[in-house]
Amino acid sequence: MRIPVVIPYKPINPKTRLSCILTENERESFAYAMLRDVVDAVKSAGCSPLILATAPVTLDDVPVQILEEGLNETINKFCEGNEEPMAIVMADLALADRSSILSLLTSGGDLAIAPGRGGGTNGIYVRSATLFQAQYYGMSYEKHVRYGTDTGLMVKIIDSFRLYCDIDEQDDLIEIFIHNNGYSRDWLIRQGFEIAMKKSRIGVKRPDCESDL
Ligand SMILES: Nc1nc2c(ncn2[C@@H]2O[C@H](COP(=O)(O)OP(=O)(O)OP(=O)(O)O)[C@@H](O)[C@H]2O)c(=O)[nH]1
Ligand SMILES: C[C@H](OP(=O)(O)O)C(=O)O
Repeated sequence: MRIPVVIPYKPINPKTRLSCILTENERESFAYAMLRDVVDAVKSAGCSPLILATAPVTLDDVPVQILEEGLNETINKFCEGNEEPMAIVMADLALADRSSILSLLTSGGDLAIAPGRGGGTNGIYVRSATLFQAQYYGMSYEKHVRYGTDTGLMVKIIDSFRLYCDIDEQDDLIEIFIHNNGYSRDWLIRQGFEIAMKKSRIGVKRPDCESDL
């Protein structure tokens, strides 16, 4: 069976933490480039992507459901009464690839959780969707682990660099240059981004942009 992989996506005014370096139009276009990379990774793992978006979006043949509510409400609505297995993968996992998606799906647990940088949750697999209650935002990783153990599920933690690196802030962009070979990296290059030596480590810079410093 092809496991559905839900990709929550906010196409309007996304990635506000990148406002220091990208305009609103650019953030929308960059978020879409990352979404395309995530969809390709999901398809390459033999799964069926489903975009749960807050507003209309089209991406090839990928089905899209529009739910205007917040992230937790949207996921919970989708999971309600659905006894099939499913996964949730965030649209900003630009480094995701076939094997990292497969690692999420094949842990053997009832609930597999891929933590994200800073306490978030970047990937979820659940044996039966109805068993899951979304608790995104804040320290959502800890909340999801506690929820799983409290409800008696066998929880597996997915140790994956590629699922851990979500792209939220300017300092995350360098990971795309180093580890992504798809739409996201092309997009950054087209906007003039390049690798630069910053104060203590490498990062990215954009010509004439103050926030590089
Ligand atoms: N369907 C849906 N997806 C959401 C919503 N909020 C965020 N997302 C998606 O959830 C994932 C993780 O969210 P964030 O990293 O906070 O992304 P964001 O809200 O665009 O970024 P910030 O404005 O910087 O917080 C991304 O794939 C978003 O597109 C929402 O209200 N509904
Ligand atoms: C949605 C949120 O994303 P973050 O703000 O951690 O990227 C989370 O993972 O709980």
